Amino acid sequence: MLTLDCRFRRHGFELIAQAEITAPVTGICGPSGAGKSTLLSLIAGLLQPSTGTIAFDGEPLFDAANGAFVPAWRRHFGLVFQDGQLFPHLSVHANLVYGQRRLRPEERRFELQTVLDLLEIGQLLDRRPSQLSGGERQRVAIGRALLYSPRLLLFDEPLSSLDRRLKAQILPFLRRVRDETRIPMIYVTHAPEEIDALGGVSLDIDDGVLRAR
Ligand SMILES: Nc1ncnc2c1ncn2[C@@H]1O[C@H](COP(=O)(O)OP(=O)(O)OP(=O)(O)O)[C@@H](O)[C@H]1O
Repeated sequence: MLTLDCRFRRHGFELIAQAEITAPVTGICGPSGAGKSTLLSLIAGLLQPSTGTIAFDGEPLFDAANGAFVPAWRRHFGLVFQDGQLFPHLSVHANLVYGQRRLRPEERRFELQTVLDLLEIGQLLDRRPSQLSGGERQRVAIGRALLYSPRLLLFDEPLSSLDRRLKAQILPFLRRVRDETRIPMIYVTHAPEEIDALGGVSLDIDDGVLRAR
């Protein structure tokens, strides 16, 4: 699925990523500053490696040898961040369909109603993000990513701003997304137990070096 063989340098920090990511859920674990978010940005196409290659299902996303670089918006990957990062001035409904509206009808994999049912957020459509609980906000962020019909879902510490009770509430939704959409997930976290709860395999990153556990 995702083949990484690249390096990235920035202000004295170097990230070295050599991995073949094939599992339905892959966790990226490591301490603060290890390079987890940087790695996710490289996969998403928000940053460009300095050297090497990145490929998805055999399609080159980056190749330093010939200057190939597929920008983030053409990768069709869904991103979910720590605090949801919903558009504060838009309703939940407008947030949800934001990416979907930019797709051609034949590219749309999910109906809005399917995603509302999956994440149990149908009653929130008219609210603004400021009127949602932390857990609701994350479910809307997951829904927005799904409606973009991604080939891959990238999560950057999606539960770390939630307390234990809310984390325990969201994890079953993530399992549902895993089972019902079968979209592969890459999941950055400080908390290996979240990867275990999702039945994922883990890769460790430490001081910029990614390795299998
Ligand atoms: N925009 C930036 N400009 C320069 N250096 C950065 C930038 N963002 C991160 N770094 C540096 O890159 C390195 C890796 O940071 P990164 O955010 O990828 O780590 P992380 O593992 O995600 O950390 P955390 O768990 O704290 O989010 C760190 O040394 C960090 O200081």
